[in-house]
Amino acid sequence: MLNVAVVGASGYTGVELLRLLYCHPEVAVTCITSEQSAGRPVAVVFPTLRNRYAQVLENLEPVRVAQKADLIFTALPHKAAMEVVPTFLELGKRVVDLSADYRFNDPAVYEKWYEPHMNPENLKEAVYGLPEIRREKIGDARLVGNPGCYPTSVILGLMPLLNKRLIDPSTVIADSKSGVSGAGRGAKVENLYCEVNDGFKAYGVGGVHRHIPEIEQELSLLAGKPITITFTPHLVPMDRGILSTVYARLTGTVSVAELVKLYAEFYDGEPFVRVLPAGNVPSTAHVRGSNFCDIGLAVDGRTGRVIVVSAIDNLVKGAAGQAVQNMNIMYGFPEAMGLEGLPLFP
Ligand SMILES: NC(=O)C1=CN([C@@H]2O[C@H](COP(=O)(O)OP(=O)(O)OC[C@H]3O[C@@H](n4cnc5c(N)ncnc54)[C@H](OP(=O)(O)O)[C@@H]3O)[C@@H](O)[C@H]2O)C=CC1
Ligand SMILES: CC(=O)N[C@@H](CCC(=O)OP(=O)(O)O)C(=O)O
Repeated sequence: MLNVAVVGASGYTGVELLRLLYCHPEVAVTCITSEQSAGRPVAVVFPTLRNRYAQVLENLEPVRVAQKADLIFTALPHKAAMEVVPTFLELGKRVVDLSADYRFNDPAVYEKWYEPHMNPENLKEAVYGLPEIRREKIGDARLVGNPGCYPTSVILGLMPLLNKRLIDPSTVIADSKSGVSGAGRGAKVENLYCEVNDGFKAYGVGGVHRHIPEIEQELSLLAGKPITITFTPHLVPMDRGILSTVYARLTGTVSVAELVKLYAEFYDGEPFVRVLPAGNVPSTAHVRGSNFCDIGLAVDGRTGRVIVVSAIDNLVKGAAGQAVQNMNIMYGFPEAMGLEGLPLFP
């Protein structure tokens, strides 16, 4: 059995980790932390976990956490993660960090979009945890920077097109919509029911969202040259799910049927990417609660643009599910172990 800790378990991605890990046959969750709910039973904080987790949430004391677990999932806000991850690594533990703290190759990029990086030494060795790109490196990693939710949906949607040089990368526009759990469980006025329930708005407009450099980093590596994209996120009145609609100019003529074939071949053998037949478009409802990324394709012959639509559950493939997938790769477990659950029926 692998002993794991979930640090930040009282947040949305943390409790999603608890939900998934309960069904994982090779894992025992031996330490569960929270800041404000420390001392309270897990089942009281999360009644869905009643009779499944007997533990009490603990304070985050890094040395004690490391004594109890071999692998630590840090589901903390950015900055809070890099305050504790160095201790875990020093004590010989492996880490999957769900925050943005270990996703960037260049600390200067992190500094520009977030703040000065406090732990550039470990950032150097961190592996960007998108299994469809970096499976082999993840297997040997001590520290995995689990991707952001929007980046997961956009990168998976574009990878085959970039790989086959079928688009002009300077023309990429990604228009993404997220459910409210993407903003975390902390109380914020803008996320109250009355503020979000009956509306649908863009935010972070004008090239300022922090996921832009993350998407650009990975797309540039795939394309072999620097890429800048236009990205606009939207907040949708639903609790979970991300739908990204991505546009780019095609470099030649290609039919939808050819694109579907190309994508199906590219993702052949991937346990969690489902390429939809021509004429089908994905829905967040069809991936809800699952680790799937569904991808649908269309071509606008009038403008010469391809339209890729991808759907994920932000808390699963966009966070906790991908983190479990990374753990499976790191420890040589079957990659889909604990993640076989089908989407919830709408
Ligand atoms: N929500 C999503 O869809 C996604 C989130 N992420 C990233 O994953 C991380 C977690 O996100 P999410 O679960 O949504 O966040 P939440 O705000 O829902 O949860 C954060 C957790 O961290 C704990 N925490 C906060 N500050 C501290 C601190 N200083 N010391 C110790 N514990 C602390 C909180 O404890 P308490 O409850 O006591 O405050 C809580 O358990 C973030 O970095 C986020 O950006 C990544 C992909 C998708
Ligand atoms: C709806 C919503 O607010 N979404 C969040 C996504 C943040 C997130 O989870 O991303 P990191 O892991 O990179 O912090 C946002 O736009 O900031």
